[in-house]
Amino acid sequence: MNIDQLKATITTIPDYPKPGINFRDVTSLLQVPEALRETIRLMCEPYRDSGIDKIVAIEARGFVFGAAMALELGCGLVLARKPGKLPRATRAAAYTLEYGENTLHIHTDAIHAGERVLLVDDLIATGGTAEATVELIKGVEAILVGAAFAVALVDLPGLAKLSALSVKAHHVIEFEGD
Ligand SMILES: O=P(O)(O)OC[C@H]1O[C@H](OP(=O)(O)OP(=O)(O)O)[C@H](O)[C@@H]1O
Ligand SMILES: Nc1ncnc2[nH]cnc12
Repeated sequence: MNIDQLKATITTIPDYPKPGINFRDVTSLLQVPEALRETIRLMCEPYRDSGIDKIVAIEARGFVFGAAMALELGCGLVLARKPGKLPRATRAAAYTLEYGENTLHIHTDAIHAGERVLLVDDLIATGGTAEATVELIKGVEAILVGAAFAVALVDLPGLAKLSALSVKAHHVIEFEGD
């Protein structure tokens, strides 16, 4: 499948979950086996020889892509979760996004100084979620190798936000006009 075919598997829902938001729904991509396989392959491509120790994947849709990539890259998987979900001691960072605000947590023993880490999520929009996760990763002095997304909403400031933080971002599919 080429990129246009992958993009065509993503459904757009206008005014969800709030008026004015064009919601790009990756669940329809996940339903197509070939699209899922090719998206994971392309998300992994820049990192095959990067010696990644751990992927930090963001709840909830980021878990799907992060788990598949961890298997393909042969690295560990760390879950960045919303409040009240992780059972042991955590570090936390707050953020805002297109349609709300929240906090992300990781277990304090999940990543260590000097480990080579890749941030993974399904989609980047304003970049608030990714920025909070960067703070969690850099806060333990791990080496943030990059950030990989299935989808980027390129008219929103997420990619520029990561670039300003000196984080190298990679995405497979992009949408304009959000
Ligand atoms: O770049 P941003 O503006 O921060 O937005 C991107 C985030 O928004 C969505 O998650 P959401 O918070 O809707 O959670 P979900 O995956 O649990 O549905 C998406 O999965 C990203 O994590
Ligand atoms: N427009 C959008 N579509 C899907 N997920 C999102 N997360 C933040 N903005 C989004």
